Amino acid sequence: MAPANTLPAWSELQAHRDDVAKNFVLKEAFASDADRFNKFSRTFKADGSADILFDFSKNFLTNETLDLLVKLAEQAGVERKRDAMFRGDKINFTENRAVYHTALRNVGGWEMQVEGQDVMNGPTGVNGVLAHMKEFSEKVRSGEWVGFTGKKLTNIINVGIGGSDLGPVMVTEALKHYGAPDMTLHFVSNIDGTHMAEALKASDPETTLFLIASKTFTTAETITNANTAKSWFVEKTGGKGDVAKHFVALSTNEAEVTKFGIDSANMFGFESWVGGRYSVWSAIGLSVALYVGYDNFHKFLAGAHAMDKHFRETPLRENIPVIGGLLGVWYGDFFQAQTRLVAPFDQYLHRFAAYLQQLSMESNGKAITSDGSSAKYTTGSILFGEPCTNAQHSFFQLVHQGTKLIPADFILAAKSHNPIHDNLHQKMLASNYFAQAEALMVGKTDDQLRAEGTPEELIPHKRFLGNRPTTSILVGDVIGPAELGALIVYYEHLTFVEGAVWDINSFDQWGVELGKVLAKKILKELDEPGNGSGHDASTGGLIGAFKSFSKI
Ligand SMILES: O=P(O)(O)OC[C@H]1O[C@H](O)[C@H](O)[C@@H](O)[C@@H]1O
Repeated sequence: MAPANTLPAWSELQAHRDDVAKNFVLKEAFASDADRFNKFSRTFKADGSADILFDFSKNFLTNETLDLLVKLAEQAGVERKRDAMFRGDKINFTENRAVYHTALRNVGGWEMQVEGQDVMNGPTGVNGVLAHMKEFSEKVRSGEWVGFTGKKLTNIINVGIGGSDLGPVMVTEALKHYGAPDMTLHFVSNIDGTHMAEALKASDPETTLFLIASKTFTTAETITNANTAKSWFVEKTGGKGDVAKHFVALSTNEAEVTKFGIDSANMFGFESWVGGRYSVWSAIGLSVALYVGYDNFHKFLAGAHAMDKHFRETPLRENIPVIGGLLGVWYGDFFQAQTRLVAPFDQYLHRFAAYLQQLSMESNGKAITSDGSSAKYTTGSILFGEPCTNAQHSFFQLVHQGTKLIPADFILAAKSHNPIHDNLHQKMLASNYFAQAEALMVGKTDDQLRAEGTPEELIPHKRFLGNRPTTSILVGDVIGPAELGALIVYYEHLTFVEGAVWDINSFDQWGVELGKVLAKKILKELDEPGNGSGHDASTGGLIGAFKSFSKI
């Protein structure tokens, strides 16, 4: 594949960018085109999900921009790459793997195969695992599956990190409204003993179920945490506790699961073609099914599948994740935007940005293109975010008046799960959602400030330049399982589109390896005399200081 900057549409976009940067002012674009909102917004419609309105009109977009961006997508082979993904081709070319998380939520009955094998049916197929998850989650929720003293398991501890943690945490938080009221969830990810210690402190072994979630089942943090949990369980139960009733594994690695001491009958499997950051739809989502019930988990998969269908079948110009991804390229490569802000106006989505950080930054934080050469352009942006209105009272100062261009996504549900105080809270939340995007766009001029009586010396400080782009996402009801599924998949495919244009492999993560290897070496050195070997003076000095401070 040709590097993105050698595609003809790239140069056309560069010339167009100069024009836009000089002449395009968002508020003027609205003033001169009454139809702009309709032209640049798209509504996602699907059975079983509320409509979701994606308003792209407050972006640096004209008809010509969109035409050129679509042309770029065509020339970069976005459709071809998308079809290859859905066909089960090994598009993760550095690991020689298919990228097939879309099969996990294939509730629409598409035929899906990898290497000529049906991945939906058969002994290790997706449908079988889903049936196992349904049966198990229903038994635990109803109290049919009990602990070693016959008590219902109401305290769930998910032990996992990265994709085996962030998805389950985010989704269970987002769907708290649907959660079993008698169930407490803990997510232990950090190797910092504090994380496990605090979870165990709050747990009773008789009612605790451990989900050991690890695709590889070799991740140091997870295996260490899982062993600590097992020792605690055995010790607290005086050896009488039945590990088989209290520990299950969510993994692709049956050999390691068995070695750990979990019966393979209590293992929920998935395949190597599921990337960690795309695994919440797989057995890794068991905590979600346990907490919100399997029917809701199924709705979550169905909402996701509906967005897959939209992405797979909709022409580029109308395709919502395609537009989102192309805007990422537009701002990153043509306006030097380094970041992307995602701010949900929704407290239940308080871990959404953390989840998207792994999705986006682990996928597209790459500098090497498909032929092994360095990309001559900017790739993955730095994604950050917090729920609003909190974020407004924290870092939004920089978004409004700082020197950087920060394209922002704002997400709101039209209806709240908690319309307390006569829905006043929801109306205030919504008014902020509208106001922030409007303020970022229209800004405040010196004349307006003067008219308000602002002293002359304060005018530069109080000036808002405006013309800052936002995408507003409005869910047409509450955010339920289906709507959440669709929202996540919007970002998954947006990330895919960016990576496809940049000609990078969005599905490996070699960049996390080096630190892991060094940590393993240093761990040994902490038990040996001296400051370790082969380190620079700073690292060696720090190791020495740590040893003397902690008296190792
Ligand atoms: O699920 P696991 O195999 O334990 O992996 C957990 C996580 O660790 C790795 O370091 C990767 O960077 C992540 O993509 C992955 O989700």
